[in-house]
Amino acid sequence: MLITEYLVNWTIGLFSLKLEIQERQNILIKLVNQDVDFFFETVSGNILTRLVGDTQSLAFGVQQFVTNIIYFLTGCITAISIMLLSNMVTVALFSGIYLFLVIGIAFMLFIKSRRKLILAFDKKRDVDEDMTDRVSNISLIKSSGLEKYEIKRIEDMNEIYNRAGDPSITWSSILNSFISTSISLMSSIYIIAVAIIIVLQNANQAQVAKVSTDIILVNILLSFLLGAVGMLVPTLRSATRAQNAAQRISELTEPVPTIFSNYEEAEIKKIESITLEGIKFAYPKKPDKIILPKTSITFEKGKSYAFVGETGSGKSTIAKLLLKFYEPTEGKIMITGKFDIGEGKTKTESHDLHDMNLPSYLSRVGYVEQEPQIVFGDFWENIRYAKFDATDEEVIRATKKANLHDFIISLKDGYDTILGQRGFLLSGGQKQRLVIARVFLKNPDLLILDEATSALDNIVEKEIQKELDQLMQGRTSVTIAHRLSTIKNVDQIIVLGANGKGILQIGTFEELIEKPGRFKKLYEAGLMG
Ligand SMILES: Nc1ncnc2c1ncn2[C@@H]1O[C@H](COP(=O)(O)OP(=O)(O)OP(=O)(O)O)[C@@H](O)[C@H]1O
Repeated sequence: MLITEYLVNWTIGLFSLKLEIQERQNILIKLVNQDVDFFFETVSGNILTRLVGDTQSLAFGVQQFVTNIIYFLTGCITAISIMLLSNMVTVALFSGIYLFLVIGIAFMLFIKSRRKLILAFDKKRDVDEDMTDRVSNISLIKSSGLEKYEIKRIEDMNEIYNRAGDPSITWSSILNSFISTSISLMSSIYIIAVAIIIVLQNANQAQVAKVSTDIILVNILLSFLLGAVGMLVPTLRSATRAQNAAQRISELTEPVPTIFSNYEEAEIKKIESITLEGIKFAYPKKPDKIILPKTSITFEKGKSYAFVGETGSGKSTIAKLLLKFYEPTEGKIMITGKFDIGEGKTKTESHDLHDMNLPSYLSRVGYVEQEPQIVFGDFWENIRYAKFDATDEEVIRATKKANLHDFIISLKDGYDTILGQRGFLLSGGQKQRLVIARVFLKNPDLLILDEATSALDNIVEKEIQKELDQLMQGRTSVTIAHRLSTIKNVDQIIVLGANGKGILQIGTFEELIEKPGRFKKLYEAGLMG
């Protein structure tokens, strides 16, 4: 008995662990393949609680459900079988029918309480999601001195969860009391029925003695049944918990991505030029708001380009299209370069980015954005993110070019220093230098600088700009710019108009500053200072 119980628990425990790991893996695979747009819509706290909390709830719910249902079924079957084997057919039949009725009523009561239970689960997740989000924005809370406000907010949310939890507990208690009272009643009904029969049949002493022994056995078996039926409420509760978690997980895994990596396509070994061929763009969530009207432009090999324009004119959207975070609503982005044709040979061809082998293309693209992305890990790990097989010497060469090496070796643990979440240890300029070192290591053909220095102060910006200029040498570069200092020397400045007007002007800085037009206005208004 003990061994069987151990084996049952062990098997179910192992199964639920595997289920939890598999679900996490499944969510993570779906998430990394998901369109970027999906993450703009879904708050990170939401994703994290589903990834961690809901997978755990699902596994725990399934584990509890399976364990409880096994105990419930074995309890009922054993008790009724013993009754049948002891020739208590009437008692078994009566118990069976009675049980059936009790379970039926209990089930109906449960259906009524199920909604309350789900509401309580949902409120709990709301609190979890909110807390995860707030903790990840702790510097905002600290810098605003809003600790008390946040504590009060969470208390209020917990109060809502508490209120949502109350009815579900009330219903569970009603259900539990109903089940235990009903089963206890069974033995009283049995004793009363036997007493009536004895009196009516005027039973002799031997018959009364036999019935008394039967009553003891029946009572034992009924208490067995009570134990088994007592598992019903936790069983149904676990099933609801698992189902609720599964449904929430499916909200993360069901959306179908629209951007594909095309792993099977030929790899690009070198990017030469990029042409936006009559592209038109509106964000999928706002298809009526045209961000870029029909736009055509070629970024030639080794030349530098800068997009300028008012806020919301679509500058960063260009960067997102070049990274294939989004695809043009109309038109194509044609990439010309050397494509792998097998046996170590390449051929110069032009391919639509839509159909290209995306990882091979992105491995030739360097991206520096305003908010540097730092992963939890040491400097080695962070810089090697651009090239996993880079030697220590290559990494050090890259950090020297990015002017970060001296700072790193001044730290107690040097390159082994663990960078906290999002690089809390580093200053804005140091974080940006780390990203620049990454790009030096990657040695890309196309460089996309999306307001790379706009979060930095003027002095740091000037220093970083030197590294960025060095990085741009000999590569095709597309800069999304706010300040004049970053674009004065580029080959072509492209001026975008607000409200989906698209390209208004193209020229060098000297050309544009002479002509009346949008750029001159931006310059004179001090917007490109
Ligand atoms: N994911 C999105 N879904 C819907 N609309 C978006 C999305 N991202 C940006 N937009 C909208 O697209 C327009 C262009 O945004 P974009 O970031 O390209 O402008 P920008 O010129 O780079 O502005 P800024 O100089 O302020 O960074 C804006 O009106 C913005 O609100």
